Amino acid sequence: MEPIRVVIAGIRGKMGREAVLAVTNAKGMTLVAGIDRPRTYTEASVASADVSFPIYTDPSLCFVEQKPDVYVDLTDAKGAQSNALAAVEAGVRPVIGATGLDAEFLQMLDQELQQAELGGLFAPNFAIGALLMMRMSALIAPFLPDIEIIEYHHATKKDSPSGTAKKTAEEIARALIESGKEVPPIPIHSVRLPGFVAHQEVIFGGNGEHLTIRHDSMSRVSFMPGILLGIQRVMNVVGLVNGLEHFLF
Ligand SMILES: NC(=O)C1=CN([C@@H]2O[C@H](COP(=O)(O)OP(=O)(O)OC[C@H]3O[C@@H](n4cnc5c(N)ncnc54)[C@H](OP(=O)(O)O)[C@@H]3O)[C@@H](O)[C@H]2O)C=CC1
Ligand SMILES: O=C(O)C1=N[C@H](C(=O)O)C[C@H](O)C1
Repeated sequence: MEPIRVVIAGIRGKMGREAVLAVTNAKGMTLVAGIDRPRTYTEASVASADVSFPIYTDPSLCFVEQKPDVYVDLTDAKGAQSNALAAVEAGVRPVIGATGLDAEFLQMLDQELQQAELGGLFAPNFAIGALLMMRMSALIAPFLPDIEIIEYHHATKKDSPSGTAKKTAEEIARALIESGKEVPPIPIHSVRLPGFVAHQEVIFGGNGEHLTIRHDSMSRVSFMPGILLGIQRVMNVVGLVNGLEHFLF
């Protein structure tokens, strides 16, 4: 079988550089290009993967020239929106890891993908432990429905609250509705400090007791198996899959 042709958008970023290593070392896929903003300084950090590939600033040109099967978006909410639309236009499947996209856009992207008979994935968190944290939170919520979320991220994170915290609150709300319970407000507290990568606590309050579920991504390698799974699985679906958990559980 031909390897899956992959483009990474945001390739010079913290996640993009890690994804270069993951994709180039993975079987069954090949990194054909990157997308990022123009830079004037040297490319040492991306080149450290010891592979060579072109980096485009124009996503449409990249998709037309490189004809990828899948592109992985690790830019930001604004970049991901325009990149994803350019991708669908060019017949390329988006795997969006960038966070901060709103529900209306995701709904519209799903319709575009359905029309084009293409698959896509929006995954606000690719780490298996984070997906389990969300799943466990939904399981616990009907029994202890007084809940607050604290998320801790590195100081350069652009969006707040994190995509993971928003998704956790959505999953908890879904579980409460399904079990016939009222959905109380679920406050989200965002901490942005040097020293953190990506961490979250979901605290359930009860009578004289607390239950806390905590997940820590100490390194961005934690997200890489999920990215690779998303690239593989998005080849065999039609429409937008909202959350990597749909490929796992
Ligand atoms: N789903 C998941 O599991 C995870 C998701 N994320 C998300 O991934 C995204 C990237 O995170 P991170 O790597 O830390 O961020 P970085 O800022 O380190 O990297 C983002 C890169 O994308 C570039 N970029 C931004 N906008 C555009 C655009 N419109 N066109 C082209 N390039 C663009 C940036 O350039 P410049 O610096 O010039 O802006 C930068 O090089 C965030 O949305 C974050 O929330 C992060 C970790 C895990
Ligand atoms: O910006 C980050 O770093 C992360 N972003 C995602 C989010 O917003 O939830 C995933 C993870 O928390 C790391």
